[in-house]
Amino acid sequence: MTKLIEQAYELARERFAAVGVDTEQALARLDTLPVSMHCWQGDDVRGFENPQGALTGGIQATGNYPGRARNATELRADLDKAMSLIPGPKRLNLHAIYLESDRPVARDAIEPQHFAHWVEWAKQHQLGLDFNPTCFSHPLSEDGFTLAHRDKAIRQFWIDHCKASRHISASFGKQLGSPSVMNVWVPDGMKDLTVDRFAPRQRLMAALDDIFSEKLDPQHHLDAVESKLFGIGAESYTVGSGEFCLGYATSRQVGLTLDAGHFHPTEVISDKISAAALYVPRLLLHISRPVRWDSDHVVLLDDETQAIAHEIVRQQLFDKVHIGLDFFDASINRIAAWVIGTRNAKKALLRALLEPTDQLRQLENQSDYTSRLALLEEQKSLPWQAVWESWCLRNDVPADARWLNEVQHYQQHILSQR
Ligand SMILES: C[C@H](O)[C@H](O)[C@@H](O)C(=O)CO
Ligand SMILES: [Mn+2]
Repeated sequence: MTKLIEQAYELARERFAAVGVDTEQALARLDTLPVSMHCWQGDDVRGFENPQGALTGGIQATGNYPGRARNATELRADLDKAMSLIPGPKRLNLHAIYLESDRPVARDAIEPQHFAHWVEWAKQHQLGLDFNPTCFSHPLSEDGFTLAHRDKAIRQFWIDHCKASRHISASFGKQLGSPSVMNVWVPDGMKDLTVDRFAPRQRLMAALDDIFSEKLDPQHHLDAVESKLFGIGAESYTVGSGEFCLGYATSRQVGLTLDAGHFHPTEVISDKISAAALYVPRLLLHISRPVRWDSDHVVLLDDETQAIAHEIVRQQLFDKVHIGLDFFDASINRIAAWVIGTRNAKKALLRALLEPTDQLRQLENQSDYTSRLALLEEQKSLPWQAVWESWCLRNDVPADARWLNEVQHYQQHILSQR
């Protein structure tokens, strides 16, 4: 098998060279692009603060596949298995509810020490960590409002939670030598007709200003805000809408998070990247797959995932875009979900890196749209898969679907015992 992959790679290398693409250069670039895997696929967004509590905030993990991680040790073991099947650089994206503590800790009192095991694990695996305050699944978010709450005390609780989260995020960056991107997403919104759409947005703006007022070293910590169109139970009005967050990130020069499931069904984030990149210092992507709604299905190697990768590569946004994932499917093996989605995001990046972009851009600039379309379609069937398999081999991970055997073995011996 190894020999076949090597032979196929040599042929593919020549084939790509013939269209002016250096496969080694493409792989060298791919080696610099970490994908931040989200911890919450492993346990259906429950976390370890109150795993028996309901998932609220208008998001839902549907399904009841056996073997969900029940504690941080299990979750790390599952991540180890998933990461061993995914080539190239990776990061881990943690939510605040994934803290570890012997006794209950209020969200506004969380500290770096509650994430010490995660940092230790990340060091062992040479991973960067990213972070998120958790502004949902909590009694003080039950009426659908957090940072935009009209009750000052409740609002302050969530402000303090986000401030504490920034310190944890910065501690990750400091200890691991790579900035942690902290994404603020709040579920705040209304189920039905909303008379005052302005005041909650004023309150959210002021709350975010307060949260971000302490300057933290960008070598350790970077801020981002995530917009949304609607959530379950917040169908009519979302405070942190697309326009709100784009305006906020632009005016405050913080990162903007674009989640593929957070816009109208015919809108795509691939088309937003080049527009937003003009105005915001950085983008955080939550690559996801909406099916009719923000359903957070596992990422496919589909047109939109490919288009997102093309935008990063064609515009050379490598330093400006942080690539993260956001899906949670509880109806299939959760480790397989991570592996499928992350491998697909990386395959899309590789295919984009193997595109003869300069030639295509030249055709476009010459208004030769016929040749542009012809070449775009022809290059889809160039042997990118041989390059992918060679890269998997170099990274000591299964090149083809045989990774599934390992997941099935793990299910039989580990997950089935839970
Ligand atoms: C759990 C995540 O923070 C959450 O999915 C958020 O990023 C989101 O996309 C909410 O719809
Ligand atoms: Mn998201």
